[in-house]
Amino acid sequence: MADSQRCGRYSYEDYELTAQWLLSRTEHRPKVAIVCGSGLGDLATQLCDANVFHYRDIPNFLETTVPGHAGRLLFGLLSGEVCVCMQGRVHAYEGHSMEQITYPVRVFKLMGIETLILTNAAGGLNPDYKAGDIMLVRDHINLPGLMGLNPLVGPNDERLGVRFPCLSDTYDPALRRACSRVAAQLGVTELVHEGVLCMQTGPCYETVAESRLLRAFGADAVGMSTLPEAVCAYHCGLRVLALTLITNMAVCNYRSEERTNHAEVLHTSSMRAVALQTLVSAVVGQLGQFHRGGGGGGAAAAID
Ligand SMILES: O=P(O)(O)O[C@@H]1C[C@H](O)[C@@H](CO)O1
Ligand code: HPA
Repeated sequence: MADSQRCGRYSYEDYELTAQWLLSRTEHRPKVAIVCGSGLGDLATQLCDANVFHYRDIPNFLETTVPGHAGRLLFGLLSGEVCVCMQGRVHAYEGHSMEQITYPVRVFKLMGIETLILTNAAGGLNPDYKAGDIMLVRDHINLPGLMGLNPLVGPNDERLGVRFPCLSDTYDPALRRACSRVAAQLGVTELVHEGVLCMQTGPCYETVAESRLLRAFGADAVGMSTLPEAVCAYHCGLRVLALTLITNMAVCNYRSEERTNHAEVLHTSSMRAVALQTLVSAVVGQLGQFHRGGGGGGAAAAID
């Protein structure tokens, strides 16, 4: 491919090469991909009949450096559905470009994935939330994206998506409804909110003034990941569901003695991991029906 047609640092052929590398090493043919955020990687260990790859061995995947991100890609069965699961992700604050951190998403697309489930840890801004709650992402405020760090900046390859995607429906409404129904069936409705996730690049947690600003902007939670992956996934035609675990409340008050830290984030993740895993597994169980029934609009109808 001519350099002018390359998607920035990576070409379509790079994504294809990684997809083929993986598919030639597993019999599994997943339609669902799951990304596990900070401390949420145990979900991946629930996959049956798993094939495991370390990121360091996968062409163009980057190694993770953050505690709570194991850096393994697992293929296997979850609730009877073939899935591929990222046990941890890389973040922009580790020194990577938006293109690098979203590389796996386009690989998933070329592997035949139809649905991407993203999970992350974030600080709660909405005063009705508390640590341990789960937020179903309804919409987002992509601060790095608004400042020019959008993963789609650069030449656009039409094979991956359109030049100017409209992001009004990034988080699939039918999947959100299905997830809320599953939460009700599991009796965890009181834990689950729908809200707006804001991303800042990190690695610093917010100042009090920043937390107040983001709350005034309409954000319900703030994290350091997920939105670039969601943008890339929506751009290339994947259905996206994003679940945020509120691991702490962002500090919005100068009198507060709370100090956000990663140990607290991992602690809350470990306390709520089972609830989140149960919710994700149950949602994945629903996806199986509609994937087998065909894709596109039919899929939406089947889970409504
Ligand atoms: O990968 P996620 O977004 O879940 O990780 C969050 C954001 C930072 O990486 C870290 C901060 O504690 O947790
Ligand atoms: N802010 C940003 N990212 C986070 C937080 C937070 O309070 N908690 C977990 N990830």
